[in-house]
Amino acid sequence: MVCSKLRIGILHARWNKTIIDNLVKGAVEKLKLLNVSEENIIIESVPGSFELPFGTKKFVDKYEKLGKPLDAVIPIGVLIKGSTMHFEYICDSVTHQLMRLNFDLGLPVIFGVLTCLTDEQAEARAGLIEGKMHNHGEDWGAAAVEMSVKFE
Ligand SMILES: O=c1[nH]c(NC[C@H](O)[C@H](O)[C@H](O)CO)c([N+](=O)[O-])c(=O)[nH]1
Repeated sequence: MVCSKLRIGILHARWNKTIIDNLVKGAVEKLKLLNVSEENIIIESVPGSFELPFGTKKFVDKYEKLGKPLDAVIPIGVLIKGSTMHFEYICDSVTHQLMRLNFDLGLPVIFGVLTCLTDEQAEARAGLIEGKMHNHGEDWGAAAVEMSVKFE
């Protein structure tokens, strides 16, 4: 399939907005660099990372029903450890459920969730700290395109 025909969904959580916004920007820019047309990059949001698995299923089903099926979806979230075990429970459950959705939905569900111990770790992985790491959103955009066309 030609990349320009791909329809890629991005579903992002709204916690840690500055970091999220840069991750989404990185994914969108990479998708466009790989010739995915802007009107075929569909962006929606959910309250937090815990809502990503169920939100992803609803998102995919919505566009299926509209007759505009997605070729891949990139759930994006930023989880940063606090002083309780909340972080661990959300990271573990969200990771497992997003992995499962690849098989349940039969389309690539890219793991776009940062699970960080500090704000700085998350900022670095969103390309927000000069000279430290790169914007992981770019990797997720590239993975979405590759997995949409691979094995076709
Ligand atoms: O996306 C996040 N959601 C977070 N919590 C909200 C959670 O994802 C749900 O939206 C909420 O529990 C309601 O279901 C976070 N923390 O609690 O730290 C976080 O760091 N990141």
